[in-house]
Amino acid sequence: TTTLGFVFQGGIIIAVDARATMGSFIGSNKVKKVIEINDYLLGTMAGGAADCFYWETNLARVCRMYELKNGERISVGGAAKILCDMVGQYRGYGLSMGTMIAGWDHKGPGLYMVDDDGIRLKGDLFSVGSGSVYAYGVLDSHYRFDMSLDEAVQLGRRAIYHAGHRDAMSGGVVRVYHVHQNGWTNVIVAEDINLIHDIHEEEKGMKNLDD
Ligand SMILES: CC1=C(C(=O)N[C@H](C)C(=O)N[C@@H](Cc2c[nH]c3ccccc23)C(=O)N[C@@H](Cc2ccccc2)C(=O)[C@H](C)CO)Cc2ccccc21
Repeated sequence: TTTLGFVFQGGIIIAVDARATMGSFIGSNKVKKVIEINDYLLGTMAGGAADCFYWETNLARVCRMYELKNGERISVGGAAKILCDMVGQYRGYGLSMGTMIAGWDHKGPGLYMVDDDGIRLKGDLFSVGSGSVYAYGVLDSHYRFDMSLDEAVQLGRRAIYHAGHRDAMSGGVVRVYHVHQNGWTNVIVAEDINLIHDIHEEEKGMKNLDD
């Protein structure tokens, strides 16, 4: 799996691959690794599929209860803390969950990483999953806070493409979401990584430069 998220001047970009594996067997190349918690909150999934799906679905339920009880949406940090505390009760039980919580609240854009060790980290750029090493290579080389929306979407797409190209446990399709003041938008719904030629052509072009 390769999942990534970064904050930029236009909000937050979340990008993920879609491969599910069982050892060296590919269970699926089109799973959804982004859960739409509500219109302003997204969660990403890496690690045990069942663990991620169960706990993040549970988080969505708790966030809805919070809204009904308090008459206002929960903050991004609040949602991340609830998830962190929930899985923290099972530390050492063998849960495997590496997730990011991304959203927009009264304080603006918020991006948190939460994992099964009980880590809850606020940040501007994360990549989680077996392909994160490749994604970080692309992101650290090209990330700028003042990117335009299109540049940011293309950077997320490119990072997932390269991870899907090199990491055997990542692949399938690319999904890109944009989190902004009015909630989230699914900018790239399911682009097949194996059919992406523009990035490949560009790379080939650079190789010709070396020849
Ligand atoms: C075939 C299939 C699934 C599947 O293959 N599940 C296996 C058992 C699973 O959990 N695979 C993990 C890897 C894994 C297997 N056993 C584990 C025990 C502990 C920790 C991880 C694992 C995986 O693909 N995880 C994805 C993340 C993921 C996959 C599917 C849905 C959400 C998140 C990922 O992180 C990369 C592929 C690297 O592992 C899950 C799923 C959801 C919806 C539709 C189809 C499927």
